[in-house]
Amino acid sequence: MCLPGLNRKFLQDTWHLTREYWRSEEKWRAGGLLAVIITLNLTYVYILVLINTWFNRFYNALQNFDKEEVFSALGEFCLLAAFYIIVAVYQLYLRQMLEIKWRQWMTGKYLNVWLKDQMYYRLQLTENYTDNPDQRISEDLRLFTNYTLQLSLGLLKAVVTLVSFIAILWQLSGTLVIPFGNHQLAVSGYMVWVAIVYAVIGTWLTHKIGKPLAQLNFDQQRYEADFRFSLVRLRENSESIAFYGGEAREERAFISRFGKVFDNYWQIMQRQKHLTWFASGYGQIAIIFPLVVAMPRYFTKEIQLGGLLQTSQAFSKVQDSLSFFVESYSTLAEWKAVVDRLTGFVCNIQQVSELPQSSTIIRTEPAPVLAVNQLDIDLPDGRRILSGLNLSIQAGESLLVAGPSGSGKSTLLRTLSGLWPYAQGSIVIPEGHSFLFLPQKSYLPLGTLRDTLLYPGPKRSVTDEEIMAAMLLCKLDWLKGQLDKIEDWSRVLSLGEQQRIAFVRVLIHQPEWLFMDEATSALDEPTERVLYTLLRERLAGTAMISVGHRNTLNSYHKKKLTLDGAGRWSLLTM
Ligand SMILES: Nc1ncnc2c1ncn2[C@@H]1O[C@H](COP(=O)(O)OP(=O)(O)OP(=O)(O)O)[C@@H](O)[C@H]1O
Repeated sequence: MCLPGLNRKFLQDTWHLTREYWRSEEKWRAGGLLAVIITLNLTYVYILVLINTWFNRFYNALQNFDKEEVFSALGEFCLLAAFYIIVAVYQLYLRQMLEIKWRQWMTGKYLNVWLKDQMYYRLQLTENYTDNPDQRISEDLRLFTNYTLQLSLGLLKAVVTLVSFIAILWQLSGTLVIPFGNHQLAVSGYMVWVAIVYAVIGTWLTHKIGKPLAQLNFDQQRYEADFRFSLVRLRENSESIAFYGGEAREERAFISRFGKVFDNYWQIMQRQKHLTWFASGYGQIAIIFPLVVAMPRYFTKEIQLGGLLQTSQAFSKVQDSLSFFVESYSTLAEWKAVVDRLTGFVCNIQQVSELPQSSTIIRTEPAPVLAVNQLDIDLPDGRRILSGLNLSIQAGESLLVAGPSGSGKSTLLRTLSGLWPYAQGSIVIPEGHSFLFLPQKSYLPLGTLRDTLLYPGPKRSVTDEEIMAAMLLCKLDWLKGQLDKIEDWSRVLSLGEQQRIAFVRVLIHQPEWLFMDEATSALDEPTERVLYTLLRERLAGTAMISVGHRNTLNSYHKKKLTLDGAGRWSLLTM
């Protein structure tokens, strides 16, 4: 029987994902906790062994009508049961504690790597980028820590139980003598062999019948996630869909996706039915089978009633622990999938961090000038969109970047900000100066309006009066009573209002260098004029680099850089 994915590569990948935590600053605490959990696991098995021995004592006493012994055995059972309960509770409780601490550590580390050096942005620039990094961090890390502990501790418990109860069963079995023609065949520990054969046949049949379930359950999760995701997309794009009247098309898509959920579940049901037929039959036989097998020794009075019941219990424990692998079959398959996904994510991050960093061509100098020399910008597929750009902008100057759609205007801003890795040349920026980049669609985080206006957080303390004054200047004063209101502001505010929020941020942050990527595209021309005039009046020393299509922007800038998208460019002083 080949268990899912238990090959060398999988074990190596699992070890790579695991070792960091166990070598981290938390290693002593985690190691101590793990040692306690393992001790509790072993104690648990030991209590099972004691309970098994107790069966012998108790039923023998019953058979011999030994009242005193029966009551003494009952007292012993109460004690064993009390220990059993305590160990059962704490072994789970402490395992969950270790699991959440491990997950907390891994989540912190993955979040850090994902956010560092704009990895979350750069990840999507590679060709085979990891899908849903958010799911890797939220879901897969949870499953990874859970499965790793559950399966490794489960394996330990199964092995220790197996060894302990095989020893007990071996002792209880004695030697069975089978007449064989004129000879006699003496089989030592025959119950052990019977238990192994019984468990192997059972697990093999379970495996045969249940094998497709692992894949079916895996697919079910994927189909459920696809269905849920399509519903979320409708919620997120409700307005566009309503304008297009796309309900019928959306409904067809939902029904088709749910069809996959239904069909797959139907197959799971059929398979589960076969498995339940077998498992219930097998379970019922397991109650009586060990008794039947041990009965010859009972009738020859080699063992008493207690020995018979102890044998039956030991038999079922041996069989349970042998079934561990098959019962964990689908969990192992899911564990493998989780390890594969996380390893893919880690490799992807590694790949991206090896990409040339645009920030390596950026250096700082004390002069208040932004100087671009021989800058080439490419697309990820190697196509060149800008060739040999030379440019110099003094503090307080203004530059408009124009050109047809797709000619690389935004990509130039990305390169200047250090986000775009496919560039060569040199960019010198003034040392110690503050920079602010405004994208076309402002990001509005979830939270209060005040948090949104101050995003990503002010470098100095800002009073409400200051915020309200900036709101008034940007024609957002009607919102001033809602500074403490928590909302999904990107859903509530119009695109133009969201762009004006970005200008409030500019007035509050007062950057020395301001880069705007079509930051007024959703505004009417008079409002655009108000905002640019405001910038010129209030931030006279700020250099402004704007990207835009509108001719109205010409009058607010001194220089104009035009890109043609084929690599050529021209610079005009207006
Ligand atoms: N992440 C990316 N991966 C691959 N190609 C990209 C990526 N981002 C941008 N591009 C490509 O780079 C080219 C330039 O895009 P860019 O956004 O800079 O154009 P633009 O001049 O700002 O366009 P617009 O005026 O329409 O906003 C386009 O052909 C675009 O498809």
